[in-house]
Order: sequence, then C-alpha cells, then structure tokens
Amino acid sequence: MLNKLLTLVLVREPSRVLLGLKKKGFGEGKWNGFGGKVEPGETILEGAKRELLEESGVVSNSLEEIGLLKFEFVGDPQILEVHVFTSNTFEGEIKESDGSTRIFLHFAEMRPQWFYTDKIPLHQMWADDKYWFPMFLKGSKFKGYFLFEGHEKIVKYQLDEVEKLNS
Ligand SMILES: Nc1ncnc2c1[nH]c(=O)n2[C@H]1C[C@H](O)[C@@H](COP(=O)(O)OP(=O)(O)OP(=O)(O)O)O1
Repeated sequence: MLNKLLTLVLVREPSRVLLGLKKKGFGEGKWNGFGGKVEPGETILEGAKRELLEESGVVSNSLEEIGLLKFEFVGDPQILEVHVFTSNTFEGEIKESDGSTRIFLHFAEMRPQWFYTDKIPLHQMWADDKYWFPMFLKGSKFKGYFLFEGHEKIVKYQLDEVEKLNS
C-alpha cells in the first residue's frame, strides 16, 4: 500500500511558534502545526503552502523542509508520511478558519495562536511531538517513525537527527 502523504507547517519567530487548535476531524482538540493531505497534481511543497493558507490565512514563500515523520497505527496497514516544514517569514493576516468563509473544498478548521517556545502545550498535542519538537526548536532536521495504538499511545518509535532529509 502506498504511503499517505501529508504536510505539517510550523511558522516561527525567534521566541514563538504559531500553532492551531484543530476544532474537528483527525486530531480534534490537539494543537498542531498547519497541514493536511497532499492533493493529486500538487507537489508536497505546494500542498504545504496551500494548507498553511487555508488553515491560518497566511502565505509563506520560504518554507524549508526540516522533518520526515512516518506514523503507523496498530491494525491499519496505511503509513502516514508527514513532511514537516518551517518558515520564519509570512505574509497576510493570521485568521481562524471557522467554516463560515468556506472557499476551499478542504477547509480544515483551526484556531491559530502564538506560543512562546518555553510554553509549547505538549500535553495537548500528538504524543510524538514531545520527542521531535525540541529538535525543531533548536534548528535540527529529523526523521522518525512512530507506531501508535489508538491515537494517544506510542508503542514503538525511532527518531534521529539528520544532516539532510533525502539521503
Ligand atoms: N502523530 C502526529 N503528530 C503530529 N502531526 C500529525 C500527526 N499525525 C498527523 O496526521 N499529523 C498532522 C499531519 C497533518 O498536518 C494533520 C492531519 O491532516 P488532516 O486533517 O488529516 O488533513 P486535511 O487534508 O486537512 O483533512 P481534511 O480536513 O481535508 O479531511 O496532522
């Protein structure tokens, strides 16, 4: 089975990171970066840019790929392949996506909020984030694999800091 391609974008300033509270769907109730499925016909980078705009209202032309995370769930043969990007610049106004201004087919509903880097709400994020978020915050690149049982419990994982992602 082919991996399902997804993106995750973390916009950052020197001391803050922009996260969004997922208001419904997969990951509901969790803070996360902005992202989603890569659509047919678009590159992974294009997908990342589109999801960032749809979910936060901002455009970034300086996305840098910094991580590759693979997720598997016990009993499900599909692997989620999440390409993680960061950006320290953006244009536009940060907006909550609430569905009332639905102009895109895949309009995920997120409530954006800045968090200081020493106050990242890891207890209300995916369980894997506590392992790789510190690598992101210090500017490293990383590759990881996480096996979940349900949506909260990690039963196995491997995570490495890498110099380059495509080696
Ligand atoms: N375990 C884990 N940690 C951190 N981030 C994630 C995961 N699993 C994930 O799926 N993610 C990220 C990857 C994506 O950014 C989102 C999930 O995207 P999803 O809401 O499924 O995709 P959309 O295309 O926006 O979905 P629709 O709302 O259109 O159905 O979480």
